[in-house]
Amino acid sequence: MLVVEHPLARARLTTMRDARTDSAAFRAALHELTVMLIYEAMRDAPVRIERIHTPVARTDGYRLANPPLLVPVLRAGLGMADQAHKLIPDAQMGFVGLARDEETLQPTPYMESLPEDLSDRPVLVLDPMLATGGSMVHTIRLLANRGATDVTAVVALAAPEGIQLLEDSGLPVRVVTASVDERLNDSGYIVPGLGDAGDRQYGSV
Ligand SMILES: O=P(O)(O)OC[C@H]1O[C@H](OP(=O)(O)OP(=O)(O)O)[C@H](O)[C@@H]1O
Ligand SMILES: O=c1cc[nH]c(=O)[nH]1
Ligand SMILES: [Mg+2]
Repeated sequence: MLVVEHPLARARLTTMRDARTDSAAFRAALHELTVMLIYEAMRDAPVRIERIHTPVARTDGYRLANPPLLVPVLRAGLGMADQAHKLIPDAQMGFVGLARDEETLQPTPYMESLPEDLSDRPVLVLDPMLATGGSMVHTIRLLANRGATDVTAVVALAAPEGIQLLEDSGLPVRVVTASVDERLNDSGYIVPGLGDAGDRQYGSV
């Protein structure tokens, strides 16, 4: 697990946590935080070297050897998708749609659009929130069933309970987050958290 504790990341997360932050400012802070999280998540990605000409000389250039598949988890993960794609323009994108049942806290799937074969492809799952971990485990199972073995969950905030569930699942996943918060409350919300990441971006449904 990687916790990105850069001061600029902390400042964006603080804006997102603040109950006074409106939807537009929340989305803007999530966009900027996503850039930092993806940047760190890709730090050790393999590169291939290609010879290029600058206006002055020949030199080695670097490209991603194997661009990842990006998988935003709808709705809230949509707020991370464009920024991740801007940083990794040659990435392909798949989509998973889940809504957590607020009584049982189980994810209800409503959308799935993923390539058939994910063997030998790194995957970045984008979702601001890792709470009970049920939504992330469901998503990574879908990916693992298609052969994915190199999965990174990129989340703004994680609860210890969700991290534990991911570990216990035995699924191949690394977590990159800006914070591991204290706990979940009785309603399954992260404390101190930031509320409902989908509602804060797009309004309540
Ligand atoms: O770890 P969990 O307990 O599964 O909770 C996390 C999930 O809850 C939120 O989505 P939500 O179900 O609220 O849907 P939304 O994005 O449409 O608001 C969040 O974006 C995660 O997908
Ligand atoms: O705190 C939480 C927990 C789950 N989903 C959210 O959007 N927020
Ligand atoms: Mg929600």
